[in-house]
Amino acid sequence: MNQEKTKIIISGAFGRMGKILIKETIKNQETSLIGAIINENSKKAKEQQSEIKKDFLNYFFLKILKNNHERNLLYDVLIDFTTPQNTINNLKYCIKNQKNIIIGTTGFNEQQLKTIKSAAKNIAILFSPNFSIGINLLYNITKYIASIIGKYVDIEIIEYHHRNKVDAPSGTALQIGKNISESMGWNFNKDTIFQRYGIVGPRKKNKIGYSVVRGGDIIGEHKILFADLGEQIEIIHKATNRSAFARGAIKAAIWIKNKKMDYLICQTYLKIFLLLKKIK
Ligand SMILES: NC(=O)c1ccc[n+]([C@@H]2O[C@H](COP(=O)([O-])OP(=O)(O)OC[C@H]3O[C@@H](n4cnc5c(N)ncnc54)[C@H](O)[C@@H]3O)[C@@H](O)[C@H]2O)c1
Ligand SMILES: O=C(O)C1=N[C@H](C(=O)O)CCC1
Repeated sequence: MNQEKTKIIISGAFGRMGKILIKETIKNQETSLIGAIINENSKKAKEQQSEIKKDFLNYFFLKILKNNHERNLLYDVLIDFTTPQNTINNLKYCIKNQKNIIIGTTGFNEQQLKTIKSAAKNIAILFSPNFSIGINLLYNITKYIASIIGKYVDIEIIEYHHRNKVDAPSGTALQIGKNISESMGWNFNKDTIFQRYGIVGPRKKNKIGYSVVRGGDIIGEHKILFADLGEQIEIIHKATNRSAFARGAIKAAIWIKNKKMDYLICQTYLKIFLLLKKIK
């Protein structure tokens, strides 16, 4: 049966993720790119516009959704890997037009996370800080290990990203920590050690430590250390190309296309991927 293609708009078109999302959307036989949103105020976007347009001549670049209202209603799903405030703005637009959204952006504050959660009563949202399959597998592996030895080991999450990443710790590291805290019955907001400086005294038990490394062009690495007396377990995920995130987000967009409101925000994407695997 000739399934109609999922019509996609990419927000953050000139970003590190946006550029790859555009390429992968065009390449995917099940999707069609019908537009891309750029930040009209960004100097970089203006400089890049002619260069990017050369590659994607057929695709019109929207400045911001609300200024191109009549042309946007054709889309099925908006994919947003931009900034927290921009994502919230796009979310309101999607609610108004009853369009579903894939949120890849990270660095939201508590109020913004509440806004996203309540928006899921109106439209379908798939919100994941990491659309690679490996990390979504790692969520389950680390929860399993913690459920067995979490009570008596020290758990540390170390994340490494490129020099231009503006939020810390990564959304992925926070999600890994949230998953483990919940499975251990700990309080994520209290049972965390985000900073260590000066004489901090001996490490407390049943708390998750976070360390952040920023440098170079590191795409994304997450290491979860389970340290005991006499032995350690390290689970490591390394992203070597942003296409792993882009392909995951596009699969999610295909999946979410006709989902109705009240669709829960999915923090782990693995279930969807396995479901899609069955569809393939
Ligand atoms: N979920 C995942 O799998 C995943 C993977 C990679 C990155 N991310 C997250 O995605 C986000 C973007 O990462 P990046 O490396 O592409 O960043 P980036 O800074 O390269 O790209 C962000 C883009 O958003 C654009 N933007 C900002 N405000 C805008 C607006 N009002 N309208 C339209 N565009 C606007 C910027 O101009 C920029 O081009 C970050 O939060 C990052 O943590 C998530
Ligand atoms: O490049 C980034 O920024 C990434 N951010 C995600 C996060 O914050 O978890 C992970 C993928 C890369």
